[in-house]
Amino acid sequence: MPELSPSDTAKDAAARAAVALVQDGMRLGLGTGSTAVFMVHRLAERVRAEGLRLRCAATSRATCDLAGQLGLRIEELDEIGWLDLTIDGADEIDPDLNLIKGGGGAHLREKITAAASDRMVVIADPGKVVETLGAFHLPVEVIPFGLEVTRVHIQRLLDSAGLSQRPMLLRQRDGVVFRTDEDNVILDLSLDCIGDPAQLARGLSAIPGVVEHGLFLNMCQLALIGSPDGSVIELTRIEGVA
Ligand SMILES: O=C[C@H](O)[C@H](O)[C@H](O)COP(=O)(O)O
Repeated sequence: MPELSPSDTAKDAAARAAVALVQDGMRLGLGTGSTAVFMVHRLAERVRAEGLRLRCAATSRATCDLAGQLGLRIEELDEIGWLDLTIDGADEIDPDLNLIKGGGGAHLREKITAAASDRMVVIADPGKVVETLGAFHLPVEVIPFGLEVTRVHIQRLLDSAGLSQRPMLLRQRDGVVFRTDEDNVILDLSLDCIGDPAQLARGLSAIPGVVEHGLFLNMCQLALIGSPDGSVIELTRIEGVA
């Protein structure tokens, strides 16, 4: 393997630690993003070396494709039904292990998968750990029909919460509007600081046209934070604490 950058070494360390939690016979959810890519590689290595029998569901087409290339068999989530563990990356992690996800546009399938798992473990480099969520833009997946009306609803919600004066951006990739795996679009909200994530999550979920937002609240039980020196710190959440 070519020499890794400090950031990639941190991601790989977190990925290895998460994959070490995997046991023979487990039903797994495989996350999406650059950190999850390391996890899928390390998982495939373990499967090859140890002959682990796993059932895996992917949170995106990209992860499905990568896993297939590495010899991991991917099934539909509904074929498996329920998962023991989902391992995924995150864009921000606060001290209660609340998350912002969706930087890669996969948060809808990621949230469905995590919600169908006994346990969600997040893997990340130290740059993802924050005191308060919101410096990273908050992705909101929206149905293209009535997009401008949905945008007005979101802006009213943000205004009433005193949250943002900056325009929300319709996500583009390579100069064209980004489409998710479900063929929806994404509005990225620039909020700086989300004082009450639960209230914002409720408000966004109540807007017709919003499919899913990137706030993952009370879903993650363990975060494994890798460091450029290869060490890993475990952050845990006490159940019942918002
Ligand atoms: O939509 C993408 C996912 O939520 C990713 O898990 C998240 O954006 C973190 O990605 P990365 O590991 O590339 O920072």
